[in-house]
Amino acid sequence: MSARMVLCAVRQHLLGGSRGAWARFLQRQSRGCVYSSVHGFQQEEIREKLQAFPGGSIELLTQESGLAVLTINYPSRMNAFSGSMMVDLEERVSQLEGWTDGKGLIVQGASGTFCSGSDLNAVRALTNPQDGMKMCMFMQNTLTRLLRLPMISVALVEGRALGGGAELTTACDFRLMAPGSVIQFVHKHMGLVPGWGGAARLVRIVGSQNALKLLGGAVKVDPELALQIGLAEEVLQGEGTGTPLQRAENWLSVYTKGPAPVIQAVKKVVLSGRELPLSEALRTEKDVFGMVWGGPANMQALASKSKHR
Ligand SMILES: CCC(=O)SCCNC(=O)CCNC(=O)[C@H](O)C(C)(C)COP(=O)(O)OP(=O)(O)OC[C@H]1O[C@@H](n2cnc3c(N)ncnc32)[C@H](O)[C@@H]1OP(=O)(O)O
Repeated sequence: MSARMVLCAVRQHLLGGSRGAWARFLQRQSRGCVYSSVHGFQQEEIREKLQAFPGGSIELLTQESGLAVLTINYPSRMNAFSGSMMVDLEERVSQLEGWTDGKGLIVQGASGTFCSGSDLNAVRALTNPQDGMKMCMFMQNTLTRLLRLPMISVALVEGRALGGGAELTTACDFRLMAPGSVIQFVHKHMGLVPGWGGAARLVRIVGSQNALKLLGGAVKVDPELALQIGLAEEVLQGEGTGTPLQRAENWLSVYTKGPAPVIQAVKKVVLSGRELPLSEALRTEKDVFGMVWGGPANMQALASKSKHR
């Protein structure tokens, strides 16, 4: 949990009422970071190490519509993750955690390809087990926080999503694939397994049988197979109907139409249902319900006597 989120939660707690419920929810969410000093994880130490491998950037564009676009940007290395990009990503996720107007997020790669995993030049310099573990914990924390953002997220896959790039797609709520694109967990070919949380999330998305096939066979998942096994939600067809990003924005806008507090509440109840034991998920649902009940959108809907024919 970023310092900004802690401050926000504390402030809202002090304001009391249903906002106290929000603070409690945030506190529960703050377990969002999988690793802390209790697990021997020192964020500053690994940040410093990662910064020694610069190159590329992670760009964040937030729009008034409540939609943001996060771009993995290192085209000369097929958008591989340098060390400094891992640090950048953590900072962008912190920014998004504090974005009160956020409703939707699209994660894309620059220049028509998604991401070719970790930068092999950095990986070669960090092959000792201690550094590998630290990088793994850092990326698991960041991608877990990305998935838990209070907004609906989509990975827009063009070109290739390989290794860590494939893992990144699983840290979004949905995956949309452009024709000809591929998601491939190439880890086996590298003598590895996913370490950024990609295996655990993949099992939840496609089931353990399919996950075993994709990881065990390092299968090239094209859009057709991705649709068939539920890895992708849709193939972005339709030349002449805008860029893939515009098509992804159109797709997402169906689910982000409406006031930010309501969309964020939708994400929170689904997230808690997905991640928490049932009784805890039910209590969280009650807390989130308490935040929208009698709120501006609820009062407006009641006043307009809306019908849902
Ligand atoms: C978490 C675990 C992990 O993520 S392990 C990393 C898994 N990823 C990989 O092994 C990807 C290795 N790269 C490839 O297979 C190919 O470069 C792919 C992505 C298929 C692109 O092939 P192709 O279109 O022929 O282009 P190319 O090979 O000439 O690549 C262009 C330049 O980009 C670079 N590049 C690519 N991927 C990475 C990477 N992961 N780390 C560092 N550099 C990468 C290539 O080396 C190449 O650079 P250069 O032009 O030779 O200087």
